[in-house]
Order: sequence, then structure tokens, then C-alpha cells
Amino acid sequence: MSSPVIVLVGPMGVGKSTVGRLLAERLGVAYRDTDDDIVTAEGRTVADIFVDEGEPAFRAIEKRAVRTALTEHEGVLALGGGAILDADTRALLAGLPVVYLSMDVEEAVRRTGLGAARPLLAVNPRKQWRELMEARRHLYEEAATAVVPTDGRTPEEVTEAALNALELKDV
Ligand SMILES: Nc1ncnc2c1ncn2[C@@H]1O[C@H](COP(=O)(O)OP(=O)(O)OP(=O)(O)O)[C@@H](O)[C@H]1O
Ligand SMILES: O=C(O)C1=C[C@@H](O)[C@@H](O)[C@H](O)C1
Ligand SMILES: [Mg+2]
Repeated sequence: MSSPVIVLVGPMGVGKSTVGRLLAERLGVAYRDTDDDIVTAEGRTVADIFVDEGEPAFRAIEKRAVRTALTEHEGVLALGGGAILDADTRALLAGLPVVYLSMDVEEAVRRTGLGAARPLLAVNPRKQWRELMEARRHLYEEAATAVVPTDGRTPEEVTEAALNALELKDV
């Protein structure tokens, strides 16, 4: 059994994919994303799974995908924004190098336009984002080995900050 060198958590659009790829490049390892794993395995988009089967069914699929990735992947792993809601997933994260990428709502609006492919933000996105974060912020923080704010930072700066925070800089 192996485990990721870094697990990235944080809300939709915070930069997990962008920073995850940069981190993987810097560390010479592979990047993996549980949302992508789900899309590949299911042969449909995350939004389609939400529409076809509802959020609880998506969460069940996600929980299995996260467990598999955490035990298989040795590189950088990004989790879907809501994966942290699952208590078993949180237990699996204990002791792993988890980086919580954070941002405020204004940065979220700039990054994502808060729409399109994100089913949970389809209606009144600013309010939805705030409510999601109120429910999740403490879960991200509790799971995190390091919290890395991304507001006003380039992806490269966020990458450096994450490497510093985990003391992986000279690896
Ligand atoms: N530090 C940053 N500064 C400004 N823009 C950024 C930064 N990081 C990422 N972005 C931009 O924000 C958007 C969302 O980034 P990204 O797709 O990496 O986020 P994510 O957390 O993987 O989102 P998702 O919920 O879709 O998985 C992209 O357009 C990306 O180019
Ligand atoms: O924050 C969330 O609940 C989600 C985040 C995305 O990564 C996807 O997993 C999906 O859109 C749900
Ligand atoms: Mg992503």
C-alpha cells in the first residue's frame, strides 16, 4: 500500500488542479484528481451524475473513488471539493500530508464565475458558496496539515507556499 506525497483539499475553483499539476511537476511525480477518476469510471460528467442520480449517489461513488486513490496513488492527489464531508474519508486523511487551499468568496467569483459545470453553485452561486464554506471550512481546517491561502497569489506562489508549508522545498 502507498499514499500520496500531497493531498489537496479545498473548495471548487480554488486551484487544486492548477496547483496540483505544478506541485507534481516540481516533485517529479504524477498528478491525480478524484473528480477525473469518477468521470472516467462512470463515463459521464459530475454534473450528469448529480442530475441523473442525485448528490447522495454521487457522494457514495466519490467515497469509493477517494479511498481507492488514497491507497493507490503516490503522487499529488486532489480531492473533489465535497469529499471532506464524509467521516470515513476524513479518517483516512489523518496522518497524511493534507494541504487546504483556501480563498475568500470574492476570489471564488473571480476564479470560477461561479457557474457552469458546478451543480452545487447553479442557483445564486455567491450565497451557495458562502453556505457551503460555512458547513465545510472547519472540516478542511481540521483535516489540514497546512492551510495555504491563495487570494492574490499566482499558482506558482501558491505552489511554493505549499512546498514550504510541508517542508518539501528541497526534495
Ligand atoms: N492562484 C491562482 N490565481 C488566479 N487564478 C487561479 C489560481 N489558481 C487557479 N486559478 C484559475 O482558477 C480557475 C480554477 O482553477 P482550478 O481548475 O485549478 O481549480 P480546482 O480547485 O481544480 O477547481 P474544480 O472545482 O473545478 O476542480 C482556473 O481558471 C484557473 O486558471
Ligand atoms: O464542492 C463540491 O461539493 C463539489 C466539488 C467538485 O469537485 C465536484 O466533486 C462536485 O461538483 C461537487
Ligand atoms: Mg480541479
